[in-house]
Amino acid sequence: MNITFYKYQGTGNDFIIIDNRAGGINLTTAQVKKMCDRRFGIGADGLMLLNTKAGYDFEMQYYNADGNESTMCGNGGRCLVKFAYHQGLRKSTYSFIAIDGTHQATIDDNGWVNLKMQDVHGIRKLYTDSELNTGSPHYIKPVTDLRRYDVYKEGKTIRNSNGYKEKGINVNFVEEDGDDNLFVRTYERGVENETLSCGTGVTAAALVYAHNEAGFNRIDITTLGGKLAVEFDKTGEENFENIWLCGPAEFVFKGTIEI
Ligand SMILES: N[C@@H](CCC[C@H](N)C(=O)O)C(=O)O
Repeated sequence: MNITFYKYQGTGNDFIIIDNRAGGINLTTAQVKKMCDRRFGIGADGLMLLNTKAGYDFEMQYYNADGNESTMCGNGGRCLVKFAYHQGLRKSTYSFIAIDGTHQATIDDNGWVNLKMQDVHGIRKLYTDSELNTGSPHYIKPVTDLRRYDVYKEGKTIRNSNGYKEKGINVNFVEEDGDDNLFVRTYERGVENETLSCGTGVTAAALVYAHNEAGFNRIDITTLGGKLAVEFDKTGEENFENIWLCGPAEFVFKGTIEI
């Protein structure tokens, strides 16, 4: 069977997108894993299906590069909105459903895609580290000299430690880069490697590092793949609402693959 696919990236977090609005595409774990393989396939951190869903502009179905369907992907969601736009779905505000619930999204004149994330209530403190869920589970670790930090080794160790080994966790290493600016590098579960950027990860980091104790915050984030911003209202010690993940999302190439 030949499948037409589209490759998109959001700050270097790259995805295969397949338009499944006509239905009929059911991919096995092995097929997704092979398509995402950077040597034997197309190569990507994840794969998404654009499905139809009554009452929504579309449904997002997300798979990690290991072939398993996973939890929310922020950069993926932003890329899927840009894909929907390129397919002719033009809206001032998009409304779609993903595994963690409903999301709104807008596209700026400069092409940035802004994605509304679920409210977050609760951060688990682990000494200087933190754990929270922004649609996907994240571990946040403050470090120094992050550019030279061994993200693969340290991320893999935490992801496979007791308590996380079975379900996995995404591990984000964070360095403050002036007021309301963070540099974040992420070891991603399901990719089992460092990716160039992780949307739900930078969102989690931004919430942990909020400087304004009450009300509006905007945190600008540098990743290895580019710049993102996270805006939100801090409504309580561990409560965050109106969370928006903002950044670029670009088409890379299109092709067909036999699976
Ligand atoms: N790249 C992501 C997160 C994708 C999901 C993650 N690998 C997991 O399994 O939790 C993002 O941009 O949020």
